Amino acid sequence: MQGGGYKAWRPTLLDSPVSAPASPADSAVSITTTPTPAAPLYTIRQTPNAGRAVFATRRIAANTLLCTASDLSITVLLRDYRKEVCAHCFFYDRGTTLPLRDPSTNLVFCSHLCQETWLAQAGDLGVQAWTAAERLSKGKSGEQRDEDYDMVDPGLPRPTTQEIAVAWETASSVAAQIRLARAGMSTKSTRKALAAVLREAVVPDVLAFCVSSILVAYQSPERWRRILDLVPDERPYHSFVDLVAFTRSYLQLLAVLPTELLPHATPETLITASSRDSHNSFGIRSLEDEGSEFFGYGCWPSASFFNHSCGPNVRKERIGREWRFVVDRGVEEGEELCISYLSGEERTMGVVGRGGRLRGTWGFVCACWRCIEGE
Ligand SMILES: C[S@@+](CC[C@H](N)C(=O)[O-])C[C@H]1O[C@@H](n2cnc3c(N)ncnc32)[C@H](O)[C@@H]1O
Repeated sequence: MQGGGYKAWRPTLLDSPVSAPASPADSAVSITTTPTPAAPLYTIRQTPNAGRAVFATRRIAANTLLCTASDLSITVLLRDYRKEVCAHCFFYDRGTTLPLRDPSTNLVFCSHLCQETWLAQAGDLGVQAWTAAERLSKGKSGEQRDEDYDMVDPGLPRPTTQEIAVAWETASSVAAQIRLARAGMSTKSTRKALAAVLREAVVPDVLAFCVSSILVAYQSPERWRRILDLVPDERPYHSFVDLVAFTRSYLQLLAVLPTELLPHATPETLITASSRDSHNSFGIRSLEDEGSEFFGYGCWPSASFFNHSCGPNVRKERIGREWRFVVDRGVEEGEELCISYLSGEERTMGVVGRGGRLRGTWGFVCACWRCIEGE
């Protein structure tokens, strides 16, 4: 399945396929060797024209494991794959429905271990939040989807920062009514506001992004701080339809989330999450068929400091819920350590094609050695 709709055309870091876990159970085993960004083999420094980047602090032999990123924070498993992909380790078995389904969240798991780990990490409040989102997406008359959202043309202009500010400001007055209703101050107008947002169509993948962001902000101030540290994209919404899907999801969640989460369900949380997710998240793809299935995406802040190079010296492998970064060829002390954002296509594309792709999709002029040399 080629997963239509949200994110099918959204740029993520590291979209390419990766090595398969030996078994679902293997992929659920958590490896706890995540280095801090200042681990001994590398350091993070400012560059003149490509922001921060990762540099080798010593000579490193080919095939050395540089680091493992296990700090998955905001994540979305696309609704189209929810019956086929393990919500914890992202195991996928060529489209077969996985055996263990959690009845309230409707998520599936490949093993009891994955299910228990997911439930423990989500906590009671997390489960309540995902259950509320699932009810919204499912609706009274079956699947509630905004078909217009799925059909949107990815080439549409992006909203400007001012247009983004206006859209969120407009949502805020409705939000105030809904918050009053949730606080027990029920009047005709607060009840009307709440009922109206619940009648609107749902964009399940945007809703999931918002739930995940609110939960990270609420449950893990340290992870949230690391998200804040990522380079922001001031115009993260792909179109007006996308922007409206976010403001509407915000209002819908205000109407249904557990009240403990409402202080974190704010425009500030959601704008921050979108601005950091854009250009910093990693695509989560199938491990076979050259990664043809795009299940979703996630943000691993510790892995977001690698810049792109059209001649990368680091490769990555997804093992379940983690990314491993391996030095592809021997590098010298002081050399920049880069991955490819082009899923290997840089090998066959010329300098003009690569430059156009990186500018168009990522919005930067590539400062890698190959582009500078015009190779
Ligand atoms: C995932 S972040 C990489 C870390 C980032 N440089 C930082 O300061 O946090 C991706 C962003 O880094 C910059 N970047 C990455 N590779 C680049 C390159 N080859 N040339 C210029 N800018 C690059 C772009 O701004 C891109 O949107």
